Amino acid sequence: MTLYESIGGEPAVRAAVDEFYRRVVNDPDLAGYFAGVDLARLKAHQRAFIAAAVGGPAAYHGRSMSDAHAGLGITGPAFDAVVAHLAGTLSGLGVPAQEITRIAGALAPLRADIVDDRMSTE
Ligand code: HEM
Repeated sequence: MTLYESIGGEPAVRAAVDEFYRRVVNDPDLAGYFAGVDLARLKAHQRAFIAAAVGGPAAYHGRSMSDAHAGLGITGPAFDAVVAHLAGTLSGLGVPAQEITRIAGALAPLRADIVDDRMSTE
């Protein structure tokens, strides 16, 4: 059974998308990145995130991660904050901690493509 199935399939994922969306846009450190992005894109964003995390059927066939995030000035802490909101959302759905750690680990390689080099001080 995949994680997608074990958390309850599509209804659970839909609930997770709504919750993750709410957390991200209500975070004052993140809201600015999403201001002015249209709702359809925002929803696509949250869905892609959750799908990548839980291995659901909704594969993403859009722009590369580096193209999609180019020029947005995303900082390392902003990346970490988005991943933390995902972790909090999954935790609220009853996903076990070690599974959440594994998911965060699976997203980590995307960091280099998403964080803007100009924003990096390391
Ligand atoms: C693992 C991490 C991430 C994944 C898998 C992801 C996924 C995506 C995808 C699939 C799109 C394209 C949507 C489309 O073209 O319709 C997108 C766009 C976007 N992402 Fe992310 N994202 C990640 C991290 C972040 C972070 C950390 C931020 C900001 C703090 C962010 C902000 C945005 C914004 C603002 C757009 C819309 C750009 C635009 O179309 O104008 N993303 N992301």
